[in-house]
Amino acid sequence: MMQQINSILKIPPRKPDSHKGDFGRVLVIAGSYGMTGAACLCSEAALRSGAGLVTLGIPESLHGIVATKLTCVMTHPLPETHLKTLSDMGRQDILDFSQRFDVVAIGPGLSQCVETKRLVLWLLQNIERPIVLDADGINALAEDTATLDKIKQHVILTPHPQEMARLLKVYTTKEIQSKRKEIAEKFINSRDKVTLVLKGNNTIVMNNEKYYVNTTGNPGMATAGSGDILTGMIAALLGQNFPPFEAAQLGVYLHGTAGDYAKQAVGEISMTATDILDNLPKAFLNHIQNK
Ligand SMILES: NC(=O)C1=CN([C@@H]2O[C@H](COP(=O)(O)OP(=O)(O)OC[C@H]3O[C@@H](n4cnc5c(N)ncnc54)[C@H](O)[C@@H]3O)[C@@H](O)[C@H]2O)[C@@H](O)CC1
Ligand SMILES: Nc1ncnc2c1ncn2[C@@H]1O[C@H](COP(=O)(O)OP(=O)(O)O)[C@@H](O)[C@H]1O
Repeated sequence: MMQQINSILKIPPRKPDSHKGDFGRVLVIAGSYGMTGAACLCSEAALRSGAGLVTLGIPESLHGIVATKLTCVMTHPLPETHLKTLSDMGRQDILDFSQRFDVVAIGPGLSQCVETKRLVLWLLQNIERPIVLDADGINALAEDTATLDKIKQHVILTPHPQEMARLLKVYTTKEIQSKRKEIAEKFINSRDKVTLVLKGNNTIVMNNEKYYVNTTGNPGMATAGSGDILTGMIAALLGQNFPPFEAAQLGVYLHGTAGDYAKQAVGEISMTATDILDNLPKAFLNHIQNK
């Protein structure tokens, strides 16, 4: 019987002698022509969520654009296809580079280019780090879900209902929305290397033992790039040594809290993903242990 979790871990205050190596190195593999924003939002959210160091791997011709937009995030240009999406030629480079990191986030804005999907499937089977997989990373996984059984460490999947439908193939988005917990449970089944974050109103976080139903957040968060921020947050929390379920749960809760602060500031209609990003500090400030 699966246990419902209602309590949320607090974030411990930092020890005075901490250094950036204590808070995790996050590698973000994201972006393609037309979707540099997703890559920037995800990596900035990881830094704002406490990661000690964040590096964004991006198709090489887009490197100048993201380097101009990002100041605190480092950038790593990678081989690209003629469509300016990540090329499979970069697989070994990404694998070698990933050894320097604690966590790898894959997916925001990667596109559904066939070669890029092939790259993602290979990375999922070969990266020896915990992975957060979102957006087009999930669309790639939908091409071959058996890849989930070949994951080396752990993967946190963060599908919205349509991505979940693509993964499962047998349900429509509407069916998924009508029996979210039941379908999540079926998907997790006995997979012990997978944590699922089924997004939307009342996001469900689930592994093979327990689940959490989130109550923070609001419809203002139904805006482009909102999910890309969540991916970066969860990756950062994983890098700060929260176990996968707790990192996902905390990320979802604080993402919603930041969205609720953004609603107070700008309302639901005008809210953009950058408003959520701007409110991450407030969400984290109010969630430190012993506060
Ligand atoms: N600035 C940027 O560069 C942005 C890039 N993005 C990237 O764009 C790519 C495509 O992602 P999209 O998610 O836009 O496209 P998808 O085609 O995957 O899904 C969008 C559709 O999913 C359905 N959906 C989502 N949440 C739902 C819910 N709670 N209930 C019912 N239906 C729901 C809706 O029909 C919605 O139109 C991804 O790689 C993503 O990371 C987007 O995140 C937007 C911002
Ligand atoms: N009505 C809502 N209530 C609470 N949270 C929401 C609502 N609509 C969207 N969200 C949250 O906003 C985020 C949207 O993510 P996603 O659909 O991946 O968008 P994008 O692809 O544009 O980044 C998810 O975390 C989702 O849970």
